[in-house]
Amino acid sequence: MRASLIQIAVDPDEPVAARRARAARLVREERGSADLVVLPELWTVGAFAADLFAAESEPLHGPTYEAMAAAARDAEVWLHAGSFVEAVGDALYNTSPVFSPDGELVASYRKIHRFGFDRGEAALMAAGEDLVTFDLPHLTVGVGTCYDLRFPELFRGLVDAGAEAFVVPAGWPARRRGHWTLLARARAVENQAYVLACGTAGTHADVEQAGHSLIVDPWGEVLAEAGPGEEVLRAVLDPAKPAAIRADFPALKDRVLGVEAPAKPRV
Ligand SMILES: NC(=O)CCC(=O)C(=O)O
Repeated sequence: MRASLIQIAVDPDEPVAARRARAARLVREERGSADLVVLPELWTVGAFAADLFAAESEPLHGPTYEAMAAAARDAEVWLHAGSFVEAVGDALYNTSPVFSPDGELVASYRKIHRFGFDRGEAALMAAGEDLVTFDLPHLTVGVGTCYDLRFPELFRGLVDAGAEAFVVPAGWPARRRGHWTLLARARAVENQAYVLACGTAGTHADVEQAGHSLIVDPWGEVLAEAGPGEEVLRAVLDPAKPAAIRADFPALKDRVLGVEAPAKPRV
C-alpha cells in the first residue's frame, strides 16, 4: 500500500480557489505512485485563519468536495482530502471527506476536539460526535484531526472499531513541533497501528506551521518525515504489519478496562 502525504503550504496571498485547483493537481500527480493520498487540515483557509472560517465555509457537497472527488477519480487513488469548513445551517464543522478511487464518498469525519480554549476554532465550530473508520483493501483506517492527536482515548476507540492505521491531517504550529512528532509516535506505539500525520507548511494568520509530516509504523519507527516546506512525503505500508505486531507483542490484550479512581484519596 503506497501512501503519499501532500504537505501543502497555506499562503494567505493565494486565493482559496487557486489553492483548491493546485491541491487537485498535486493529487492527480500521484496517479501511479500512490494507492492512498492524504491532504492536511483546513488547507483551504488555514487552521488558524478563524476570521475566514464563515466566509469560506461550504456545504459537504461544495466546491472542495467536487474538486477532490474528481481528483481521486482521475488519479485512481483513495483520497483522505484533509479537511474544510463545512456549513450545516448556522453551524460550522471541521470536516474530512474520504473518497474511493471511483470518486465516491466513503467516509466523512467531523473533528471532535476543537482547538483554541474557547477562541478560534473552539468558539466558531461545532464538535463532531462520531468516531469514523473506513476500509482500504486489507487495512482498516481510523481518522482523527490535529488536536485530536492529544486525546488517546479517541484512538483507542478507533482501535476498538477495528482500526489498524490512523490518518491525522493537521495544521500544527512550529512552536509545538516536538509534541507533534512525539504524539504521532505515541499513538502508533500504544495502538500498534500505522500513523499517517499530514501537516501544513508556510505561515498563515501569523502562525508558522511545523510541516514535518510523518509516517510511523506500528512499532513506532518513523518510515518517512518531511521537512518544513511544501513536500510530498511517500512511504510503503504493509497491511499485514499491525496484525503481526499485535500477535507478536500482544499488549492490547492486556488492557484492564473499567479502572476507576478510588472514591476517597488513599492515605
Ligand atoms: N489545529 C489544531 O488542532 C491545532 C492543535 C495544536 O496546535 C496543538 O494541539 O498544539
